[in-house]
Amino acid sequence: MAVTGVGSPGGSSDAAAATVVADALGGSLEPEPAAAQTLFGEQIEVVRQYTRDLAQYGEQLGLIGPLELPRLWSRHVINSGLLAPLLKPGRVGDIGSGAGLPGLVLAAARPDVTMILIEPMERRTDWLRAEADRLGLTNVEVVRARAEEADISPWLDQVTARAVSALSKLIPLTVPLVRTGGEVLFLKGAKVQDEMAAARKVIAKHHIIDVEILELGIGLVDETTRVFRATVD
Ligand SMILES: C[S@@+](CC[C@H](N)C(=O)[O-])C[C@H]1O[C@@H](n2cnc3c(N)ncnc32)[C@H](O)[C@@H]1O
Repeated sequence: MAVTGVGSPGGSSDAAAATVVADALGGSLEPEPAAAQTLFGEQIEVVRQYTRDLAQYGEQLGLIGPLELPRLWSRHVINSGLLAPLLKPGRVGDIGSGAGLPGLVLAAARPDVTMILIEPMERRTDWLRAEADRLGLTNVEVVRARAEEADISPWLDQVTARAVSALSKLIPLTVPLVRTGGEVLFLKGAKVQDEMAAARKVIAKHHIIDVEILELGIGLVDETTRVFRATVD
């Protein structure tokens, strides 16, 4: 499906525009949490625009489910943005970006990082390219490929992934794309410890070290998130 006509509402990029979209959506879009301004700082307007676009067109384009609007900010946008402080200037791949979570949110939050969004589905890569253009993000490259088939050069400094697969599958997909000394950063749910236990042999085989689980968002948001972080040896 072409992603045409998903324009911004003419430069009104503040809370008023969000209200217009919320009204058009029957008031179902979650109001922006206070944490958003803290987290995104001077990049907040870009993130607001992305959230509005996703709210308005995401369901129609098959990017988000109908139940996501009341939790779009907290469950998805802020959850993704919590990774931003962990990125280092350089080339960061986001595997299975889908609607742009976390890839587009991170590109908006960190203009000093080049985000390479690796996603196999054409409908989604069309959206990612069009949305990056609309948001004026010049630090985004979109690669239509499965991670295991992606031809990425030079190697990435870091990779991110969210809701793509369990660690035992995700590690073999992603580690080969990362340079020695680079990092993998995976947003994970409450069962990350179980996933880690199941992936013990995979972790050893793929030579990743300094494995840790971080809890992000403490004191900032109600729904904290867990991140699996490791260094490629
Ligand atoms: C459940 S969606 C999650 C999308 C997004 N990361 C999010 O958190 O909303 C999983 C995404 O991973 C993509 N995907 C699945 N297998 C993949 C692979 N081997 N390499 C890259 N992307 C993959 C799918 O096309 C889909 O867009």
